[in-house]
Amino acid sequence: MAESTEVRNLVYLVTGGCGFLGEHVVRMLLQREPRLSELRVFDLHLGPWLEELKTGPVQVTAIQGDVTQAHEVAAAVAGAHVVIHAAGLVDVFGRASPETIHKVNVQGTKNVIEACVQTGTRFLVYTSSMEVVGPNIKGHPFYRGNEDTPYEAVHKHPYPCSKAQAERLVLEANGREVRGGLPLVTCALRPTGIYGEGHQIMRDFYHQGLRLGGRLFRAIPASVEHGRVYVGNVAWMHVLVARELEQRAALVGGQVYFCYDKSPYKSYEDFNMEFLGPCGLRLVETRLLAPYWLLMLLATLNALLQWLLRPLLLYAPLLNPYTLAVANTTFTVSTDKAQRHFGYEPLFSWEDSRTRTIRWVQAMEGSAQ
Ligand SMILES: NC(=O)C1=CN([C@@H]2O[C@H](COP(=O)(O)OP(=O)(O)OC[C@H]3O[C@@H](n4cnc5c(N)ncnc54)[C@H](O)[C@@H]3O)[C@@H](O)[C@H]2O)C=CC1
Ligand SMILES: C[C@H](CCCC(C)(C)O)[C@H]1CC[C@H]2[C@@H]3[C@H](O)CC4=CC(=O)CC[C@]4(C)[C@H]3CC[C@]12C
Repeated sequence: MAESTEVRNLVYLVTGGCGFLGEHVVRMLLQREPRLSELRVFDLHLGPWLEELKTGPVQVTAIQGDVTQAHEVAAAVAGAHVVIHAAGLVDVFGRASPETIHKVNVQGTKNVIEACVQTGTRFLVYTSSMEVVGPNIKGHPFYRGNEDTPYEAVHKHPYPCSKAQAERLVLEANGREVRGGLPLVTCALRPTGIYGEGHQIMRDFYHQGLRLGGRLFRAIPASVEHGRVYVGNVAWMHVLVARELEQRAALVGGQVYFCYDKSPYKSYEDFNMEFLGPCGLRLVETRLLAPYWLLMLLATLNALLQWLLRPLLLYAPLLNPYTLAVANTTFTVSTDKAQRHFGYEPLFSWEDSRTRTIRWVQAMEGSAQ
């Protein structure tokens, strides 16, 4: 909890502060940043839960705004000491157009950087993604790699392309002179697949399992590892690195860090079963029924249907050629860079992360528990 002896004089801004990760960052800052005096929460859609945070010692300012609008961003950034830029359009299902994804993720990030430069904000943390590295379009495995592991990062899909471009902009902006003459200090955090309370895709899988009579069908071989990290630990990394940007500017500025914790290495589906299993679902083995070529055929059919139906309705199922390729390619990280550079240790053990996530699934509406 915050220690009351510290002087509260820092203003933080969290963009995308009402999203899945953003909400955890906001709550973590309130609990773990004792120097915070004002917390600005900027989002296109503000959550009603923000109201309950307004009674504490920190001034919580909710700002409904759009990162693609430079003037709205500049107004929110002015006077902030630190910006955590987590807003983004997370879409690998074809819900938004490539132009919209680019506008929010790339132009939105440009706006945040320029706002820092114009208004004199010196510290910027960007929520990047493992997707800026891979899996690449060739399906090369990235097996327990770190920030220096060589990998051919080649993207075609609008989401990873936009995250990679935005991350580059943030890192290039490190050292730029901001208003007042001091240098901007930036860094990028790259979470793998985040899980935990509020995770929409976990919700979707759970409800799909209930609809199918308590069963989910294995589509991905158990041998394919997919990196996962608990949302509370990702939030904690953001809080910690934001705090250290000033003290360790020379070391941390311009750096990238994978987000990691002690979550086990498993396939995407087996990992989900760590939570969905105790909530009454079981994973049915279907390798003989659904070989990879058949899944790819279904995924391609889904993509075709999406294109054909687009004038009439939005058809955006979880399975498409891109999601199948990501889920079916090993991508896991093993690193201690964040620990070495800014003393990060996961705040939540694997057991805690698992228990918290299971409790959240069990409390869901329509839960079988
Ligand atoms: N969910 C995951 O597994 C991973 C997410 N990330 C990154 O983490 C960040 C947060 O992602 P999530 O919390 O999962 O997604 P989310 O969709 O729950 O949160 C994103 C937030 O950004 C806001 N937003 C979107 N467009 C905006 C705009 N034009 N102006 C202002 N706010 C806008 C949304 O309203 C939402 O509250 C994103 O930048 C994403 O790329 C990175 C790695 C993994
Ligand atoms: C939806 C996928 C799982 C369904 C596969 C099926 C239909 C065969 O069962 C998800 C598998 C991997 C996920 C992505 C991954 O965790 C990396 C990500 C990082 C981000 O920055 C954003 C989200 C995502 C792209 C994530 C999206 C869902 C998966 C593709």
